Amino acid sequence: MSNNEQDQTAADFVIGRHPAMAAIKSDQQINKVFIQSGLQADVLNDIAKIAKKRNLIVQYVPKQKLDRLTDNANHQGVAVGVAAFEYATIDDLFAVAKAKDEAPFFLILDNIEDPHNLGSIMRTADAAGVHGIIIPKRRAVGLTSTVAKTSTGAIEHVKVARVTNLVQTVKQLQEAGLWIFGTDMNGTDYRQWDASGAVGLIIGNEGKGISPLLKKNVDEMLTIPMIGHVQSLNASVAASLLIYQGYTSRHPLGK
Ligand SMILES: C[S@@+](CC[C@H](N)C(=O)[O-])C[C@H]1O[C@@H](n2cnc3c(N)ncnc32)[C@H](O)[C@@H]1O
Repeated sequence: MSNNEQDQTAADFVIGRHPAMAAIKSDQQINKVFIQSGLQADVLNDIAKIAKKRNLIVQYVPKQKLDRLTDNANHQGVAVGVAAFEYATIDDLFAVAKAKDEAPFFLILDNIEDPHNLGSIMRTADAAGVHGIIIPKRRAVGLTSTVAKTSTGAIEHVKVARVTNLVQTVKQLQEAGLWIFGTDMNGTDYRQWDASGAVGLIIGNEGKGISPLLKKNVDEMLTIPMIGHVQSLNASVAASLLIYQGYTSRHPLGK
């Protein structure tokens, strides 16, 4: 089970056929629809059809997995993963920067899977005045209750937009005037980073880092120097250092 499924508690699921049908027909923000594989029922087929029409992700899973996800509730073969918090749009993120009369400072998270990392990154992002976070719809943790808890309230203040394709989004941001910075072990020393203009900062997946295709589309790579024995920093630790370099260049000492 991936971390984002593990992280969704029973409270994050709408369970049972009628409630599930109502949820997918509503405006509620939905992460994923889980349907028990091999279970024949017209209503389950209808739920899958409607969900697909709405471009929701439908996943067929064994009964044991549904039992586990729902804490053995009477799920009747279906559980709808709902967002614990509402997602924003990219335009919403731009609006936050505009309202503060500041050049946009966005974070782009390339498949962060650990809810504690996402919550902790949100906490730092709020503290340092980041205008919003962009995450992908698939293969990444969403706004779940564990993320909310780890963010210590930052989730109420930092807007998160979920997009289908990060590469496309990065291209759109570049067209809108943002300079996009990736992060790995082979870039410019992050202490030279001037983030005072419109910028997007990409943090990579805990295991794989930033995907090769996304790296190809960045304007510049940044590196936090390391002189010890480990290969890399934890994603949220790296994000904190980088975000605060962004803060420092935007709010020089004494200003
Ligand atoms: C645990 S690291 C991933 C390591 C991965 N094996 C790699 O080769 O990139 C997760 C993310 O944290 C950030 N990161 C960690 N250490 C970093 C460093 N020293 N300099 C810049 N970014 C770093 C990068 O965004 C990276 O994608």
